[in-house]
Amino acid sequence: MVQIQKVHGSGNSFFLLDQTILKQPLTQTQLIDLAKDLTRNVLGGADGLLVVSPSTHPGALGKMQVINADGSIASMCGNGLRTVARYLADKFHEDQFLVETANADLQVKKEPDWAPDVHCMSVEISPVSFERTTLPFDNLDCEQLINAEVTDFAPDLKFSAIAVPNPHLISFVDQNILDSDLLKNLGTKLNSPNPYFPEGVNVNFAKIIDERHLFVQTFERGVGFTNACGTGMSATSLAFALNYPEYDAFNKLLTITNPGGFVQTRVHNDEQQYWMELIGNATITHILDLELPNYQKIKVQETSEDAAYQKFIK
Ligand SMILES: N[C@@H](CCC[C@H](N)C(=O)O)C(=O)O
Repeated sequence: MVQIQKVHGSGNSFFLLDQTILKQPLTQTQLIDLAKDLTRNVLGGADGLLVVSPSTHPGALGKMQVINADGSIASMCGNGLRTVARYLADKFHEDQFLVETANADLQVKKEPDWAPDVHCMSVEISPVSFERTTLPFDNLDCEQLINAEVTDFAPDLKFSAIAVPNPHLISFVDQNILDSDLLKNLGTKLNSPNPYFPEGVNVNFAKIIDERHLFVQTFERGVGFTNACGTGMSATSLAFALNYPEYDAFNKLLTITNPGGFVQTRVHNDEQQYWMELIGNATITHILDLELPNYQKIKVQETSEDAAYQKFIK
């Protein structure tokens, strides 16, 4: 029997498996099959599987791999990284360290609890790129898409494309657009075979509530609608700071509400290198005991943390 966790950050839910506790680590094919199976069939499903494995990088307590619900691999996951950071912080009794991710070793830090049983972590979101070849995108007649109209996506809206390093498309919209089917239709179109984003893209619609407060709804690549997307809210915070200079948002604490709760972000611009802090809950909802890879028997124990989180966000 091995123990895995069900976790969430802002209601963006995952199963978390530590490969180091297995006698024999699962192969990549077994991990992808497990991700699809757990996220479809267990405890109401989830948005993905987070796999923790050992890291040989100096200062890194572990390595995180992100597998989306459809089995595709993502280079980063902001909400997921907070839960992996919490897992490693609890396991190694450390408050501040690095976590190896696909493209970078990222700083993570324990933050004061937001409320009793509402544990909180902050994580670094980087590296940032606007380049066509990095995202990648095509057929948009530009090398960087920053606050520009793309009539084939939606007339009258402006879009920015930012990799953090997973790819995001961002548009600032009004409530009528949020209430419409546009995000669903655009997200579906750009995550099916399409001439613009050959590897798909996470699509974020944001509404400005005030100069320090945004609402963000995301249609995620490999998932669909999600309660929250940490990299999406971080990329949107950067787009906000760049596209709305009148709000003077660099280095300021921003609150980003989403359908699952809220997070805080801070956008940094150190020597023309952008990076974001993403601060928010890292909640363990269930502990599962099961046999891998083909679990027959499964024992589930619910924690009190989600009730505490729900009470807090209300
Ligand atoms: N929910 C995540 C992002 C997960 C990966 C994404 N679906 C992708 O394929 O890039 C987050 O919190 O950042």
